[in-house]
Amino acid sequence: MGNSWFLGCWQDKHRRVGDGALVVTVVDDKIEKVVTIVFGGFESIHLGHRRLLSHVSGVNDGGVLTFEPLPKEALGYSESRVLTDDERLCAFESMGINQIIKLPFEKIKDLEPETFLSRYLEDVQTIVVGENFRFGRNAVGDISLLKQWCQLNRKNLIVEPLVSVDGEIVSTKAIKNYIHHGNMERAMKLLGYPYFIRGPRVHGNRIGSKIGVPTVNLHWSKQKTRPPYGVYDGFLLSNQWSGPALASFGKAPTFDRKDVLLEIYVPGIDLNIGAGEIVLYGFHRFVREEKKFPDATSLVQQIREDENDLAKDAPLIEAEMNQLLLLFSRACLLPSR
Ligand SMILES: Cc1cc2nc3c(=O)[nH]c(=O)nc-3n(C[C@H](O)[C@H](O)[C@H](O)COP(=O)(O)O)c2cc1C
Ligand SMILES: Nc1ncnc2c1ncn2[C@@H]1O[C@H](COP(=O)(O)OP(=O)(O)OP(=O)(O)O)[C@@H](O)[C@H]1O
Repeated sequence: MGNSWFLGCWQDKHRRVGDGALVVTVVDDKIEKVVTIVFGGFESIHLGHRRLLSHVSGVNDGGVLTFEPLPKEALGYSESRVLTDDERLCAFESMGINQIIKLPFEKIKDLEPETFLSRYLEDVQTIVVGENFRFGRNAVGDISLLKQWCQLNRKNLIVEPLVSVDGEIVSTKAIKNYIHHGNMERAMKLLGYPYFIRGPRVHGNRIGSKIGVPTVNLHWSKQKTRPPYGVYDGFLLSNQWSGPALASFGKAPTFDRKDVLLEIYVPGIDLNIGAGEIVLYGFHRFVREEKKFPDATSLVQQIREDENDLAKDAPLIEAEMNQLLLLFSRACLLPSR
């Protein structure tokens, strides 16, 4: 897949993405040429979403019907995402999905459920949703209404039972809550892959190399759900080097820094990653809170202890990194400029 993948793929009404496998279409009328659709928001592509999406994975005339923006964003309930639009596309494409159809939320938000179905889904043959799916004006449309309409209109309806983990129903809302509270292990369990952030490398105050802790820094994108300030272990994925890494998220109070950064540190390696190059950090676990140390020596002493935590977790972290790369294509996550 080439770099063109990222270049404004949502701008046009019909757009072929990357090498041509995934086509993104924005519709405000009847959906054509797609026989099976999986319907919903799909912000995080969690374990429940994956069960639904398997119905159209590798299916030529199958597609995903989703919204732009997501209803919860348009209605002001949600400001950040687990996956950005680009990252969702990476996941869809990696799953072998051919078509993404986006409904402009503004155009459909006031439609009665039956009006919506007749206007948009007249030509679709099979509809796949989860048990808790709701749609139409004020989300008044539910599964029983959808069943009735499908019977009347000779459509095939597949309603998937809700996927749970340890008795908890998997949902994007729950995942975000875990991330906000630094419970990255639980977020990973519900997602089926580690939570991550990607972005271009930026420079910090260049103190790190002087104190023996050289870091690769990222600004926290406002689009992504924010974990608490603190030190994490996890992994760095880059085009230069990939593997277990520590990360410090916050303002480095020891040095009274003003900027909030995610600083990624690989013990024993000073990485030669150029400014602007895209890197990814995958979170395994919250290790400790960020502290204000009396001097650089005591900070470095603490970081040496953090390195021991990283070494202990390294085998699990490697496995999680590989899990991510099974579900999201590497070339898509890390485009070379
Ligand atoms: C593993 C790790 C843990 C860190 N923990 C703290 C901390 O507890 N308190 C703090 O003030 N800074 C902490 N930092 C941030 C360092 O202060 C920072 O990397 C250093 O000031 C270099 O910053 P620079 O990239 O802006 O030059 C940590 C950095 C790393 C890599
Ligand atoms: N745990 C689950 N198991 C199976 N299907 C699910 C699950 N959660 C959601 N779905 C289905 O996936 C589709 C997309 O749902 P949606 O994106 O609204 O899910 P969500 O993750 O519950 O989001 P949020 O928590 O923000 O409401 C819908 O058809 C929905 O019914």
